[in-house]
Amino acid sequence: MPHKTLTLVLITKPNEVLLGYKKRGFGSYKWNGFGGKVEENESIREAAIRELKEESGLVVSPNNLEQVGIINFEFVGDPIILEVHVFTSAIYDGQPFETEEMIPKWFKLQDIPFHEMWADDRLWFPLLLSGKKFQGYFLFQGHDVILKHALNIVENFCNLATE
Ligand SMILES: CNc1ncnc2c1ncn2[C@@H]1O[C@H](COP(=O)(O)OP(=O)(O)OP(=O)(O)O)[C@@H](O)[C@H]1O
Repeated sequence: MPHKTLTLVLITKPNEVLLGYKKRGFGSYKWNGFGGKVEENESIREAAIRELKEESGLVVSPNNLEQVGIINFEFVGDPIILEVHVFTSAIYDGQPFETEEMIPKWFKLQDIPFHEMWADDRLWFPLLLSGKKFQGYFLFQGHDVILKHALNIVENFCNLATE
């Protein structure tokens, strides 16, 4: 199956998480972390940092970006698997500002708007917020219905391409 590698960064404070409201493109009108496609000639971590900067204005150094998850998404009728590499950081420079793609907003952990997010998020966010590492697979029908999923807490990622 062909893969497309993407990044997703969640910036955290002790009781809050920064989400962006996507104004256009894939996942538009949903709240999500910041991220996008890994380009040729860049590592996944470099892409995560670049996309975070482009979409929120925040700058994170590679050392402060912790990989916490890998999730594969399949959509019925689409042969391309999206391989999303999820990172967190509690250390960043700058203040988030609205960009062409995203409107950033801090959410208290008890107020995360799961009803306006990808359906998978409510399953793995609790793992991320409790400091667990995880690997998952979700099969979507359309953009709202999960037909099948698997989600496991892991110690390390069994994927050689995590750096
Ligand atoms: C299906 N369930 C899902 N659950 C949670 N997050 C999901 C997701 N599916 C994709 N994502 C994330 O959504 C962003 C899309 O990025 P996307 O706009 O396609 O990338 P990029 O900015 O490179 O695109 P353009 O430059 O506009 O083409 C990217 O962070 C990716 O990790």
